[in-house]
Amino acid sequence: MRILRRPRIEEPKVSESELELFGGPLRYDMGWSKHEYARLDLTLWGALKSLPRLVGHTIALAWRADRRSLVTVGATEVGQGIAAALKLLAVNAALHAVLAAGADVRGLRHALPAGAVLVVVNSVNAVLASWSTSAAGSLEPKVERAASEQYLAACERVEMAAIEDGAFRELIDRAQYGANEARHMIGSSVSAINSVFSLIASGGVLLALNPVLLPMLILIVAPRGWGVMRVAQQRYFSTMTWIEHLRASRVLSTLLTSVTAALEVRVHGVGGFLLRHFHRMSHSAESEQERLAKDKARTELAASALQGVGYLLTFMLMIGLCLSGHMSVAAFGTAAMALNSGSAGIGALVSTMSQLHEQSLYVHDLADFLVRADDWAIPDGGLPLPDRPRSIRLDMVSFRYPGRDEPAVKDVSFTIPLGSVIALVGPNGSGKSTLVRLLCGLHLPGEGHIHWDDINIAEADRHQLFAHVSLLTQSFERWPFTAAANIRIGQPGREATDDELRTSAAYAGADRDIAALPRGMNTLLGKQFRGGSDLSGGQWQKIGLARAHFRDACMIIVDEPTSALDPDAEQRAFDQILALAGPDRIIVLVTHRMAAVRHADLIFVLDEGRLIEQGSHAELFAAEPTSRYAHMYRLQAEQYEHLPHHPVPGPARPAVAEPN
Ligand SMILES: Nc1ncnc2c1ncn2[C@@H]1O[C@H](COP(=O)(O)OP(=O)(O)OP(=O)(O)O)[C@@H](O)[C@H]1O
Repeated sequence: MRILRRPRIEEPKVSESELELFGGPLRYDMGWSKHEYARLDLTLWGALKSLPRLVGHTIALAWRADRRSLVTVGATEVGQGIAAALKLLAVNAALHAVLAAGADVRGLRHALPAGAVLVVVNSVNAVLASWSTSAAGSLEPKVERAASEQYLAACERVEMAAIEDGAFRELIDRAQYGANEARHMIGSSVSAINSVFSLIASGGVLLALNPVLLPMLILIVAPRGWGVMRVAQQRYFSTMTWIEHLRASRVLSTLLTSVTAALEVRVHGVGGFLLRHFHRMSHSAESEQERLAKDKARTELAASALQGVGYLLTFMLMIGLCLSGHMSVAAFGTAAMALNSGSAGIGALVSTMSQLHEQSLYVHDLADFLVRADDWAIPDGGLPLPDRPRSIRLDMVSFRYPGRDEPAVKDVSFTIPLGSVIALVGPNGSGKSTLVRLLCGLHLPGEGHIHWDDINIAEADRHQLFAHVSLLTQSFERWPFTAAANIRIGQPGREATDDELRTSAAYAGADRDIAALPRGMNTLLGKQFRGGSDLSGGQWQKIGLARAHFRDACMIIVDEPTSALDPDAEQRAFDQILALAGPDRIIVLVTHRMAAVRHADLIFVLDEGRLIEQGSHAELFAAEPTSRYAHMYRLQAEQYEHLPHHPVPGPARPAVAEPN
């Protein structure tokens, strides 16, 4: 029987300006709402049926995390179940003795053994309960850790394309809750097992007293089960319907507190703007909470009324059984207790089941993510690459980003000999950074091949390829670690002496900037932490360059490494990069500063993803006036040449009237 139907829940009311703020309609039909379909199966019976599978899944996870604690939890829970049954039997015996004694108070001593058993069983039960709590407490964080490590390791392993894939990103976001929910599933599973045992105990005692009492137990607990499930389902549907709204509110609060947004929040007065939106969105979310609370109150009232009817019918039946001589008065008392604890047990079980089911949806997301991440994983192994390839050769390489019609790189062929400095130039969006990603092995060509000597990198050990590359991109990471760690992270696995780090810092011209920091190399570069400091954009770029130097790889790729540097530092940085060139290195330089390109051995000019020119500076200039490179070079050079003849005009001074 399907007890529950999907409740009617109104979608959040979002104003036009909120839609505009988040780039269009909030995506109610995406992501989290996937769970809605799972929840449609959440009937009382369906949830009970899924209990063994859900608990089994959690047990398997816990078994891998900490067997000893798991066995302890299991044994103590079984012990508590037996204790519950023994308690009811002892109560039954005590009642028999008390009723048999009648007016003879001396007869009450026959109740003493049962009383003693009750005391002992209660004490043992208390010890078992605290033992179980302690073992579950140590098991939960281990399960969370194991699941989190699985999740993070899978994130780290996947292809770049996966990280940029919208659907996969969504899965990453959803799966992050799985580890936490796996932890909670331990507690819920323990509660579920506990409820099942106490239910078996109560059911067993009722069966022994009079089999007809068992269906009455179900009659009493069914309304409560219905109520709990309905409330849970309402809450779940509401969460799923409102999830994007909640996320958007969270984004607003994150922006209001973030370090990077702090400047504009203050100077541009964005704070008040964001606060107003936050207020409006929170306000509409509050009304949904209010609706849920009212619905819950109504449901619980109806469930209690129905449960009362169930109790009434059961007691009438029990009185009838007593009057007809089918049940003793002592059995009546014991049955009343068993019905009470049984109904509490089922109530707890149903509520735990709804929690377990909800938690399992998130854990299922995590499992789903792990499978997908495996499909997207950068493969281990492959052909070994030469430590120092004589050349890197591109043959008709094309690459198109998913979701884009035009390829970012189209039919590009060239050869980079070992020991050379090459430069990639071209207008914005011409494919330079994409080509860099292909050279690093972050993406594999869609068509064509890249060979290191005679090894096709599509068949090579990609991890080995990464190990041969030192990459300094436009958006290199500013790790919130110390200055020393920010350089050392160029080779995270290598122990480095202070001297080595200082050499790299000096190479990049960052030594003086680091020396000026409050704790030198040991200064934490992250304003979000207490005691943290920060650097200017240009100083950060020098740190990035020091990191690339410390990595000491055979192919050094620098993509716009000097955009934030002052002219002196820029000149010096280019000199330093070129100084890294050697017979066993390849330097790939991507920049719009044409003056820096002049000294490259080979210059490759890209336009709309195609290679349109290649050669040395002199060769490309020899092709004037058709050379695109020469045109770009002259255009930039002219800006400087004109300066002395055309001084930058100053602001016009307002006419100031002389005071009389
Ligand atoms: N991650 C991405 N996903 C989808 N398209 C991308 C991505 N990165 C770049 N593109 C597109 O690929 C094309 C080439 O971009 P690329 O970043 O390689 O150019 P670029 O020459 O490095 O540009 P710039 O000089 O502005 O840095 C552009 O049309 C760009 O919009």
